[in-house]
Amino acid sequence: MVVYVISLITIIITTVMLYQRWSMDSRRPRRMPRFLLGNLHQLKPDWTQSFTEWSQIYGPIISVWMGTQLTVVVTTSDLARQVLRDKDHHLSNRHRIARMTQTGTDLVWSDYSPHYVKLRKLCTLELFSFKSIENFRSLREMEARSMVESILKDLKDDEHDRKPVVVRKYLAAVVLNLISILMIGRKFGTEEDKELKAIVEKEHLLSGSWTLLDHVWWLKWVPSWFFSDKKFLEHEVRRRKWFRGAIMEEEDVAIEDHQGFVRKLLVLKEKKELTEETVVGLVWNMLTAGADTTAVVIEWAMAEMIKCPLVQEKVQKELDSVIGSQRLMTESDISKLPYLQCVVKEALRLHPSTPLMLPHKASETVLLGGYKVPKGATVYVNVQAIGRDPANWRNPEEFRPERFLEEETDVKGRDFRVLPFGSGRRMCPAAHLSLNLMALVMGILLHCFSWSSSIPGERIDMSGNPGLLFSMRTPLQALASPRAATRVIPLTLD
Ligand code: HEM
Repeated sequence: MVVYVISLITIIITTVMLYQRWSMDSRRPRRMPRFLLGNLHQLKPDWTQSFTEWSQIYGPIISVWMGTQLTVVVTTSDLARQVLRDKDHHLSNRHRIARMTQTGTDLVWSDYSPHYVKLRKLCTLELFSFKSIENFRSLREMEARSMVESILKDLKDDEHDRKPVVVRKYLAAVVLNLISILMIGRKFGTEEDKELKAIVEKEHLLSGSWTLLDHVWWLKWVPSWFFSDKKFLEHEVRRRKWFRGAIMEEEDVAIEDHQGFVRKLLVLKEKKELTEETVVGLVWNMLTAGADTTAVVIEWAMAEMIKCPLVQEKVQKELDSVIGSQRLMTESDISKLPYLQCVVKEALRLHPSTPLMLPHKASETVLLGGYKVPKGATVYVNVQAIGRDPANWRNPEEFRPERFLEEETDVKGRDFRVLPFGSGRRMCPAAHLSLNLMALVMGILLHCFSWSSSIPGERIDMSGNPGLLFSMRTPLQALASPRAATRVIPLTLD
């Protein structure tokens, strides 16, 4: 009898557990209502805004149909931890969104594979290592100095001396120069630079201009002439041509002291079995993933500091006390400037350059927050919403760098409340480098100039441009008043 009762209880418990397991497996993240083209027609141009609004209605994990592609978006630190740490091994492939990224033989768009691991290791050792970065320190400092010279020159050319400057112009130039120095050991020439900017601009347009073909699998059967690939192909040819001229010529140049990444890649090409497509892809990755991402955060930070002059004054006080006015800031000063570092972190919290990071893809079916995410689904982490979540931050919309002084907080992927660079396997490999670049450029701008609104009392447009990259919709214009530190460079202007 006892045996009979024990067996019955065991059967009941097992049945309940199996049912719970089965019902959990079959739960899917709360879905947006599904239509013929999924939810595409409901998406605002700013996807992040749509996802944030939907998550407020449907919960912190939602599934959205981008045409025929199931897309899961998570919006809390806890779920971000599950995606980027606990289930990272099954969620590290990439969903390639535009046709330009389809081959995926580069680093950014490659699936997590032995090829990817090889490229990542190569970049970590040959591009982002302490030694490689240190190699170009003096060139970076010279570039930052040239930026100040060019602002001073524009102010001098301005008869009335009170014309606002377009901040983005200097940021875009300085950051691109800093990255190209790492790539080829020098800046691009004027013509190379002009063509590169035009190509990158076109690339943003093309990758932003998705077509139905990208999202609806059954349209792939429609003949390709119906959805012309011509503009993509023309773009590819133009990019290759620029590449051969501006980059590959490095093959013949032997600059032993300042070996850029391209030269190292060309030397290692045979040994590491790298195709030309991969070499081009890697360099292109760094130019596109590196330059704009860094410049946009500095622009947002400058806008915030014009809105909050007290923060600006506090940074300047720190800069003056550490550096004085007889020299310009260098990278070795950064460690002695804790408040400046907090300003960089606060700008990244409120304005991460890629608010949805880059799209991940599930290589296996996984459970996230108790919901089933099937193999092949695209997964986005809404890091902008997480950085502004009142559950994580007091007065989250306020620009208050002090919060990072009050509490030691990591922004390089260890603290899941602030994830501007992502975390885990696919985390940005240049986090350390870009924190340094941002602190250097921002520090020099604030040490050399006081910044104020172009029209006193005017509200700065703090809205963003939709797209993978979240830049200010209206380029920031501001008045720059030279400070004492600029006196160290006046003669070079004539
Ligand atoms: C403020 C500056 C930057 C921010 C906020 C940023 C942010 C990010 C984010 C969020 C990702 C995707 C992480 C993921 O999908 O999980 C990423 C990937 C990447 N970033 Fe950055 N990034 C910055 C600067 C740079 C710079 C300066 C470079 C290169 C010079 C760079 C190169 C890359 C590359 C190659 C990847 C792809 C990594 C992979 O897929 O494994 N980034 N970055």
